[in-house]
Formats: sequence, structure tokens, C-alpha cells
Amino acid sequence: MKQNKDGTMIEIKDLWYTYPGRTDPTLKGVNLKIEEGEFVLLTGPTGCGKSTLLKTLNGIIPHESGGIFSGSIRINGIETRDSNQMELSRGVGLVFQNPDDQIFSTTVEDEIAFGPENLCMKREDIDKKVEEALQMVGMSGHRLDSTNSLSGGQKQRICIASMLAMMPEILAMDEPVSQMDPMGTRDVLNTVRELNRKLKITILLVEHRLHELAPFADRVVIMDDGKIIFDQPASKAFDNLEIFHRLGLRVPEPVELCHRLGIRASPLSIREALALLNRKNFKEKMKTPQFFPNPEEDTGKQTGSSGNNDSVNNNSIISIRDMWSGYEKNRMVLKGINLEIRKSERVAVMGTNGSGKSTLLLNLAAMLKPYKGSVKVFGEDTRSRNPYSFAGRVGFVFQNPDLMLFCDSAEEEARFGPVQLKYKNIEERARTSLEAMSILNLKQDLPQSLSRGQRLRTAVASVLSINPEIILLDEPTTGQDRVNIEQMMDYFKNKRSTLVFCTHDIEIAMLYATRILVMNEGQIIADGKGREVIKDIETLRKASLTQPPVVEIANSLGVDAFSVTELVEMLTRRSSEVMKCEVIKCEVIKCEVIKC
Ligand SMILES: Nc1ncnc2c1ncn2[C@@H]1O[C@H](COP(=O)(O)OP(=O)(O)OP(=O)(O)O)[C@@H](O)[C@H]1O
Ligand SMILES: Nc1ncnc2c1ncn2[C@@H]1O[C@H](COP(=O)(O)OP(=O)(O)OP(=O)(O)O)[C@@H](O)[C@H]1O
Repeated sequence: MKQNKDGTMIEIKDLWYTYPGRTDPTLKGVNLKIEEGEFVLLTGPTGCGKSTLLKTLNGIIPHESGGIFSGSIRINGIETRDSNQMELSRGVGLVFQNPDDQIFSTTVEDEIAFGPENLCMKREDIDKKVEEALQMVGMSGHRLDSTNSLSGGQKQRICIASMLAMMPEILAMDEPVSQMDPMGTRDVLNTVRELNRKLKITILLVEHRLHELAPFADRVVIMDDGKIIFDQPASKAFDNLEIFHRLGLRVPEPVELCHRLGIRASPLSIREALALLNRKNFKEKMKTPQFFPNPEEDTGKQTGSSGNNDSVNNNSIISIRDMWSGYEKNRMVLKGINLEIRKSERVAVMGTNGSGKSTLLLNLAAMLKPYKGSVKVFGEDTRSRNPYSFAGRVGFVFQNPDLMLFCDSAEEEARFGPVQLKYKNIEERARTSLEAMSILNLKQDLPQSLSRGQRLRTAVASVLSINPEIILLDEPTTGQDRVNIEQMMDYFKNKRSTLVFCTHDIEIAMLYATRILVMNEGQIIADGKGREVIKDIETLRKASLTQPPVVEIANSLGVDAFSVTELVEMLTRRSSEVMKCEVIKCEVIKCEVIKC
């Protein structure tokens, strides 16, 4: 690509864009300048226009999309409107939000080789590039795999690898790690960061999980309603949390903790947070022996629900005995699963990419049958049932919501189940489920024209409208902002739904699950309340999980706290009790002086 002398890689001026068929613009005067070698994290509420903005960088918008486009985007000096997608794609590697939209080859090797082949590299160089890229994303052993057989997180790794194999000047990534396990996320982002530093690759990364990703970025940019409304260096971005709270965005736990303790600083790492807390003598205060309620007993106040009594009943509705299951006879994915799930439990299934979480869920919905052992749902062996026989009683939302959306409007999606099942009150069911997922205002929209977060909530609404007894959700929190995650999970909590959900988000699992299952290589390696599971660091490591930052900080301070609220309460209560002790000590001294 042409070299822009002043080092500006992306320059967007007064960019407006309206999708075909819409009257209101999605982008409303975006201005943004990104220098060569910068790592910019772009975030904002669901549906604010982040993916749309990314698609303008390599010319998908407007060249492929049509619609009304005005303003200017210069990529390394080239005006995208005057260029073509072929030329732009050489400079801008775009990692799509939905890996299924990006992957088109049948094997992993072909998928990654496609870019270098188009750059006319030599065969031996292509081979080397493919191997290097696979190593960078931790997928070396999967070179000859069929792309259809990959799990969601594995697909995301392949999408990133296929861009890394081309080493573009700009890497634009749309929630590239949303389905990746926490350790995988950290490793892949470390690699990306290294490339960014060493080769000065410019990175623009869209993410909702800014609490996890902000430490990698140089700048944090926030979009709202089609405009850029905030642009700060990452080290200063969280100095004022008002905007994050107002827009319902997540904030790194160490930052939230310090702010709530009145410490005016924004540490992005655990180490920084501990240094600040030590400086403020919090560690010393924690050494004073005091009485604290056992968090397990403190059920009423918990933000997390591991302490509540939901699971204390014996109404088992799912029962699995020594279950072996997979997609090919000679390659079992699940290896000897034993599991009992009771009514009203909310079970989070966590673990390494490819460990078998989705496969477990598919078995619960009778979409996959065990090769050996048994799965009983409502006491019925799934081998003698087809998935339709559980229709109305078991609701399933796939990891990729697009696989479920085929109607002409969000409202039709929500009506579909009740209509098929010949339920009464169809309008009411559709309305309340759309309302519960905060998408009633989008009810007339074509599902394919919604943002990923909105599509996911449409898929969930289409299941809620049948009011199933068991709800199975495969990664329901990916691509959602904090407010929408909380609304969705609060809904299930308040309804006391029986919920089994896969997630890589340990903070959400701690907050909303009554029980956490940890999986590794097709087996359940831990099963218990979040507060118990989270303490077993060795097991977490095996499953590529990490403790939430606040738990690590509490551990270092020598206390058991499982949420920011809990730790703040402990620290502030300790401080005031230490102060009380000091006052009492003074009173005693005063009395003794008077006596003398
Ligand atoms: N193909 C399309 N046709 C019409 N409207 C669209 C299309 N794609 C997106 N939109 C609309 O543009 C708006 C922004 O969508 P976009 O996907 O850019 O949001 P986003 O910020 O990336 O959201 P999320 O965080 O959920 O991924 C949404 O209101 C959406 O309905
Ligand atoms: N349709 C399929 N055909 C063959 N193998 C498959 C298929 N789907 C998944 N697998 C394999 O089964 C294993 C488990 O996949 P699964 O999707 O259950 O993992 P997961 O734990 O949900 O992963 P992730 O966290 O990435 O979503 C993986 O090794 C995957 O390659």
C-alpha cells in the first residue's frame, strides 16, 4: 500500500452511513485518527455501530453493502471510496465478529493459506506462514482438521490465524476473542500485542470485555449512537467512571475496587491495584483479627448466587450416567460424564475451548445421543426420544444465534415457537419475551439487520416465549454490554429458571450461577458452588480459567471475598473497626491518665 508520510494509518472524517432499507443513519459523523503502531480498543453499547465502522475500513461498506455513504476514510493515505476491496484487503485484515461469516475453506490449512496464496507467496513460504500462524493461536495440532468440526473458540483462533498469516499493516478485529477461554484470550492477545510492538502493526479491536482487554491497549475509544464520544489513553480512560456506568459498560475490577474505596487511581492490573492498596495500608488493616460473617452464610446480601438456596432441593430433572458422546464413532468428545441437575439450578459450564461444553448441551437437548451410558431428561432416556419431543419443555439457544433466526422480523421469531406449539396468548408471549430481552422496540426489524448483541437477544426471546422448563444457553453473554448481560441473567434468576449455560466469563458465572461445572478434555473436573470452585487454582489452570481479579486481590490481602462489593465492604468495615479500636485505645489511655 502507499505509504502515508505523516504516520497516520487510519483517518476518518465526518463519516455518515445509512444501511439500505433504513431511514436513520447508523454512523453519524464519525471522526477518528489512528497512528501507525497504535493499539486502539473500541467499545460502546450493543448496536451503537462498532461493527459497521469496522466494515468501512476494508471497503465492505460501501463497496459491497450499498447504502448512503458520505465523509472520508483514508487508510494509509488511500481514500477507501476511490479504491477497491481487493486493494484495501491487502492492507487491512478484518477479523469478523461471527467466525462462520469468515471461514469458507473446508480445512484449517486451506483457510489460513488462502491469504498468503492471494499475496502470491512461494509454496514453502506459505507452509511456513500457516505453521507459524497456527502456533501463534495455540492450534498447531489442528492443521488438517475440517473447519466444520471446530468448536466456537477454535474457529475464532483460526480466523485470527488467517489474518496473522498475511501480516497486514492494520488488523481490525470485531470481538475476536469473545468465545475464547480466558487463558487462550490472554495468550493470543499477548501475541497480537507483541506483533503490534515489534512490527508496528496497527490494531483496532472492538470488544465489550474491556475489563479484560484494556491492559493491552494504548487507547480506549467509546462509540455511542453512531458517534465517537470518548477517546483517551488506556492509562487514563478509567479515571472517571461516570461515562462507563452511564452507558452500561464493564469496567476492570481493580479499577472499580479502587474507585469504590475512594482511591483516585485506575490500576489496570492486579499488581498495580495491590501496590495502591498497600500504600493506603489496607494490607496492614486486614491483619487485625476481626470477626467477619462467612460469605457462604451471608446469602441475602450476595451479589453472587452461589450462596443462595436454589440448588437445595432434590427435584432432579436431568440425570446423566457414565455418558460417552461425540461426532465420530472412533473419537469420543465426552468421556464418562456423570451429572445430576435439579429444578431451579443455574449451572454454568466452563472450560477450555474444545473441552466439550457445547457437546454436553447438545446431549441435554437430545440433539446428540450418547454412544454409551445414558442421559435422562424429565426421567426420559434421550436415546428413545427425538429433540422435537422435548419442544416446549427444553429451550436451546446456540452459540451462533444466526443458526436460529429465519423469520422476517424479531416479533415473528418470538411468535414462531408458540404458534408451532399451538399455545394461547401468542401476542402476549411474544411481547413479554421481547420486552424481557429489551428488544421490543426492534420487533419489526429483520433479524439479519440487527447487531450481533441484538440478534442474540432475539434468539433468547424466541425461546423464552415458549416458557420452557429447562433453558440451555450456549455462551449467552458474548457480544453483550454489561447492562444487557445483567438484564438477561437477572431475568433467569428472578424467574428461578432451570438454566444450564456455557460461558468463559468467570465473573458472570460467579454472580449468577448456583453451581459451576469445570470441563477439561471431555470430563467434568470440578463441580460445586462458585466460591468453592474458584479457590482451586490448579483445576482452574487445567481448564484454562483464571480467578477473577478481585478474588486474586482478596487472596493477596488474606481474605475470602468473591466480588468487588464484598471486598469493599470488608475493607471499609475493617478500616472503621480499626479506627474504632484506636478510639477505644485512646479512651483507655485517657482514663488511666485521669486515674493517675
Ligand atoms: N445489514 C444491516 N442492515 C440494516 N441495519 C443494520 C445492518 N447491520 C447493522 N444494522 C444496524 O446498525 C446498528 C449498528 O449495528 P452494529 O452491528 O454496527 O452494532 P455494534 O455496535 O457492533 O453492536 P454489537 O455490540 O451488538 O455487536 C444496529 O442498530 C443494527 O440494527
Ligand atoms: N460437528 C462436529 N464434528 C466433529 N467434531 C466436532 C463437531 N463439533 C465439535 N467437534 C469437536 O468436539 C470437541 C468439543 O467441541 P465443543 O464445541 O463441544 O467444545 P466447547 O467446549 O463448547 O468449545 P468452545 O469453548 O470453543 O465453544 C472439539 O474438539 C471439536 O473439534
